[in-house]
Amino acid sequence: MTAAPTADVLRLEGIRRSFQQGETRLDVLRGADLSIAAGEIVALVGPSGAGKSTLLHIAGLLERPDGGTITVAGQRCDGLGDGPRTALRRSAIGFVYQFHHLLPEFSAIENVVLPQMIAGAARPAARQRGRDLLARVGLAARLDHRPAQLSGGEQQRVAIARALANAPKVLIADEPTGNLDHSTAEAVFEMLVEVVRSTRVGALIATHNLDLASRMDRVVEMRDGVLVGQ
Ligand SMILES: Nc1ncnc2c1ncn2[C@@H]1O[C@H](COP(=O)(O)OP(=O)(O)OP(=O)(O)O)[C@@H](O)[C@H]1O
Repeated sequence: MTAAPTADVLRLEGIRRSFQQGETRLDVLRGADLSIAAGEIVALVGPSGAGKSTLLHIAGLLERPDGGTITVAGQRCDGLGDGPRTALRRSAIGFVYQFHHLLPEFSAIENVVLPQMIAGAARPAARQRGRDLLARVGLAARLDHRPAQLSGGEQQRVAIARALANAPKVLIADEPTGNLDHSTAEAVFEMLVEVVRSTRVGALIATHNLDLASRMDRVVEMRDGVLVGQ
């Protein structure tokens, strides 16, 4: 697995985030810095409650930090209003979660077509891209199956294809194989690496699986609110 990183697709600098819990203030992120290049896969590890999901939400433009700067695909995000932020999130960032969150009434391909149509794509082009992406994740023969007709690993493959539907620059994943048995997790992980490499997306993947983490390009650990080991 050799990456040939070029420009950074994601840059976080001095990210701070606190939560008020009753009388106490919890300083979860205390100045977290991270850069990810195109085609690079970075593992985010750390104990439960360390702030990994909080960081992913901020990096994915789902939440705003209390301080610090975020640059996605070369665009500074901290000064953006809600509308442009949402537009940038939809076009530049893909998400994969531990549970697939596919729409149960829609087929595999429709789950991949829908985000493209929301982003303004024409239906034939979206269908073609959906077919290509599902073939890439090994599901060319499962296009018209609904999520309930697919195995857990196949559902997660559709979720990965959906995350890449709008050709994002950044892929954010929170325990993407956490709900799968060992051999299925291995297969899905290998496929994820493959599509990250071939699409040149930069990936930030939170995981408790240290074996998988060690096979990514870099491991960063959330410790006392900052990222270490870059
Ligand atoms: N909206 C919120 N309001 C109050 N506290 C919060 C909120 N979101 C997160 N926290 C707290 O911030 C800390 C970090 O939570 P976070 O979910 O980011 O950790 P994590 O590293 O992802 O944990 P896990 O590995 O268990 O998923 C926790 O103590 C959590 O209770």
